[in-house]
Amino acid sequence: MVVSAAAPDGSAGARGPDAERRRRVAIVGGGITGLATAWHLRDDAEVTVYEAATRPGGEIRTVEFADAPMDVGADAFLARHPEAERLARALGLGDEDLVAPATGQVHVWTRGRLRPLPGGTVFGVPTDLREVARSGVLSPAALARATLEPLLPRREGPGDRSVADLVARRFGTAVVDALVEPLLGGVYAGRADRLSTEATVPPVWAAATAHRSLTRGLREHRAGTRHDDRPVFLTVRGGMSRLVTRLQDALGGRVRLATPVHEVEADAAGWRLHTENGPVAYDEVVLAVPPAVAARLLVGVCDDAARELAGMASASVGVVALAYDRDAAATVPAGSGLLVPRSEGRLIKAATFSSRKWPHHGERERFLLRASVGRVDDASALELDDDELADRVDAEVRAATGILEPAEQWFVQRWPAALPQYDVGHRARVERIRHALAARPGLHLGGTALDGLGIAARARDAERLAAAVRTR
Ligand SMILES: CC1=C(CCC(=O)O)c2cc3nc(cc4[nH]c(cc5[nH]c(cc1n2)c(C)c5CCC(=O)O)c(CCC(=O)O)c4C)C(CCC(=O)O)=C3C
Repeated sequence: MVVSAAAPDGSAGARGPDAERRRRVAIVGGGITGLATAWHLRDDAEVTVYEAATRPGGEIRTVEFADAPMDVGADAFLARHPEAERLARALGLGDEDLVAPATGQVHVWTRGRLRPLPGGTVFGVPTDLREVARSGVLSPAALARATLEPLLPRREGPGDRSVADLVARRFGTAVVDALVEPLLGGVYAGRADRLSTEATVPPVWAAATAHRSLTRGLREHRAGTRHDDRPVFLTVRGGMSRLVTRLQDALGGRVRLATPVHEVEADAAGWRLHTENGPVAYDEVVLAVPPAVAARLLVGVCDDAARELAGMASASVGVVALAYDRDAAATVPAGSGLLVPRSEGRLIKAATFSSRKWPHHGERERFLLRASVGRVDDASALELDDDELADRVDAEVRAATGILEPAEQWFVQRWPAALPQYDVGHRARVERIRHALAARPGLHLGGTALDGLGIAARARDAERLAAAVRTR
């Protein structure tokens, strides 16, 4: 269990003189982190969630598309770690609601066609070069270079470095371009030559620091991880927003929508929150907002943390949902989706074959697919209007998969500044932020800025935040 990050001074467990009075807790941000934190605290404190948008859920959104619910935000959560599934089950979702992918085979659209992502990689870093050879994702020359990895001398000095730097030095740049960057492109929409190895691929970092050869180190890591037949991912039948709706229903009037927080201010007794309805006093404040929003609210309250957060870049991305005639889409290969290396110069960076990946979508009348666009250093796709974006995404999807007819329906969802970049030095930055915030007891920071994207990381964060509030 994670200990309270807000009380490293040893004050954890201490109670004020008025411990009997229920503490008033403001949670800024009605995404999954804020809502789940509020839900954990609902019986222990008087909680209020402030959400600027008219709709809760942040980066979770389910829309009606081609006659049924379709996720146009997060479409799955990692089930490898227990927190997200624990939250879903605590909210009453059961085996019939939690659905595992029908297939996990990912393809890479590279060197002219779709090729299976080789098995046995850790976020694209190979542990078995025979599998990489069989997949055809590398040219013979690139493959020959990669096979040298176990023989190379150790050259890692101390200190974090970019994923591209570390992996290219060991395996050659083609492994970065064809395997690692496409996976990181899905998760962060970032650049492998900027993203932190330590923060974005911890097992790779651990292997690099403990072993001479990455191949050997990662093989050991894989041998040590769970290999049962439990699924890596789960989704919610009927859409991920059912998680949000259940949280919102349980919290009732404690969730204030369309209520942006303009300012957080320290006062003698605790904190004051300013909204358009005037100031309200709280004992504890949890910021569960994106880094730029947290930075703005922390100016004047914790300038050091504000400065660090303002220094984080975020990628804007878009998801385009497409519905095809079922027969025309028979050419789509078996598999959950495809990733596109940046070096291919395409608009789409990834696509999920929703009707192949999820059994309940497979039963639908049309074939459903979702593609994603947008990278931290390239927002050109998002400058297109919806019609043109959908047209061009549709054309690329058909070029990759061989679908015979244009999409019959589409839906464009834009996610501005949605994915923070954990660049080189991220862990050290997080330490500096935590250190700065430790001088502001009662002020807690969560959300995607610090320790993980994705619903599983957010659910873990909510548990940590609730524990930090409870034990102060
Ligand atoms: C924002 C986003 C997109 C873009 C939006 C979109 O295009 O929809 C995307 C696309 C995709 N991601 C894909 C595949 C994978 N994503 C992974 C892991 C993760 N992705 C994440 C986020 C995203 N992912 C996150 C937060 C994690 C967990 C990281 C961690 O905390 O560890 C893993 C590793 C699992 C493991 O750990 O083994 C795989 C294999 C595929 C292929 C086909 C498919 O299956 O849909 C596609 C299109």
